[in-house]
Amino acid sequence: MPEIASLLDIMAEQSRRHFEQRGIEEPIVVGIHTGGVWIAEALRPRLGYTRPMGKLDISFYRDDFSRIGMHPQVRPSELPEELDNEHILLVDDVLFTGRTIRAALNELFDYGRPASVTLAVLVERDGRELPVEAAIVGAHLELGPEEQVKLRGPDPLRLERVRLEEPR
Ligand SMILES: O=P(O)(O)OC[C@H]1O[C@H](OP(=O)(O)OP(=O)(O)O)[C@H](O)[C@@H]1O
Repeated sequence: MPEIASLLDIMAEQSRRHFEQRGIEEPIVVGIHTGGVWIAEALRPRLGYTRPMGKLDISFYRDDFSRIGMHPQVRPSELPEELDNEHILLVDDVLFTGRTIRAALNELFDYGRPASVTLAVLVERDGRELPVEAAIVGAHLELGPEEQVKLRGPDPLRLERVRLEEPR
């Protein structure tokens, strides 16, 4: 599994270029609980960002909520009050089917209407079920259909290859 620090460096470089090209000084960084928040927290200092960060818990917004039930810990989302016309850097650890990001976008738009949302992920893998792609990607991993990758942490952050509990 790749080193987290080098993936974060790659993400920081891609983010810098992405926002510079668009003339955006500092987007609001929003991490998706739990792994996405860890990655967002590690990415912000690399970019020198100082605006308060947002945290999203999308448990209630998942389309398979009734199947997976309540997460052991549902944390409230914390977002800056005003998202209207803001540029958002949405951060997650793993991009797989795309359903988490669909849910995160729904929740974000319940808070306001951002000017743009850019998706950054530590790792992506094949298996998209929705038209969701990340602009900023630490690494693409080749995994078998019964494999998944999990971010463990927070101290230290590390990637682990695990077996999918059940096919999605
Ligand atoms: O693109 P998707 O198919 O939605 O998969 C990606 C999501 O899956 C993982 O979360 P998981 O549901 O395993 O919960 P966790 O964050 O508590 O590990 C990961 O942290 C992503 O948020």
